[in-house]
Amino acid sequence: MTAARAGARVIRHPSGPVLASAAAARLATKLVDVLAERDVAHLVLTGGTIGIGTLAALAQLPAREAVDWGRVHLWWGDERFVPAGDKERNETQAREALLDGLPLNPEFVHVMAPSDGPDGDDAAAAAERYAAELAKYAGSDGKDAPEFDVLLLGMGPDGHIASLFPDHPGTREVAPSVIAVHNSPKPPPDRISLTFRVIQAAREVWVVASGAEKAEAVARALSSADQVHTPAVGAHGTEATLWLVDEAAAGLLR
Ligand SMILES: O=C(O)[C@H](O)[C@@H](O)[C@H](O)[C@H](O)COP(=O)(O)O
Repeated sequence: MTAARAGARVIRHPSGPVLASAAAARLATKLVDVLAERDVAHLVLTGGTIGIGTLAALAQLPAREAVDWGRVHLWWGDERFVPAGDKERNETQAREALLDGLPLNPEFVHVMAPSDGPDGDDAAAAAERYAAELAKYAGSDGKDAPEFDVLLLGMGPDGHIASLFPDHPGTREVAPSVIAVHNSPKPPPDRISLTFRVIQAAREVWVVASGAEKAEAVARALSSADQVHTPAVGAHGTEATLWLVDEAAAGLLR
């Protein structure tokens, strides 16, 4: 059975800084709402300028204190496969932008292994390790990952999301939940990424895109059906799909 696909809602913002601030406020409110209904929330973070910018904006938002962070599981949609603490790691940037200032439960911060971690430089083994971690927190009904409440994604000018790049092998992977990525066109070359199947099983997928250099990919992602050539086509959730963009990134939309 294919997961239902929620139609995309595009929400435009006047600028990148306003987009980051508004996305942060939206995220804080969403987490409060989820935690009012469920024991825990599952949030997937992304790397990238506006993705990290949203976390930095949340760090400045008094409303962040309305979130019971001890009940929030944090995951990553992708990670650069570099040593622990490397400034290139999405985890490092997220910790510096926001996480180190939050009262998180360390056991609920699920990082993708670094290239000097338990699997050494074996990215495939590190991907399998993350797949096992996802499965550990999956619901009952045979799924292999938790039903994420919000899955954040940035998008590259080429239309990539997470570390799923146009026409790359990872865009055709359907069985695994997590894959190793090599020869990434965006440095560094070695990465770990969730696959489309796991991304698309999230309740809500939020794509945040800022800047004129994203306008062509935004327009293509919202009008194409080919997630192999334009991976952002595959950014959709089962209950909601939000495109949170600034006017520059929305420049080619009607
Ligand atoms: O590890 C990464 O690089 C990100 O997860 C990647 O998917 C990023 O979100 C996009 O490339 C957008 O990045 P920018 O916002 O910096 O263009």
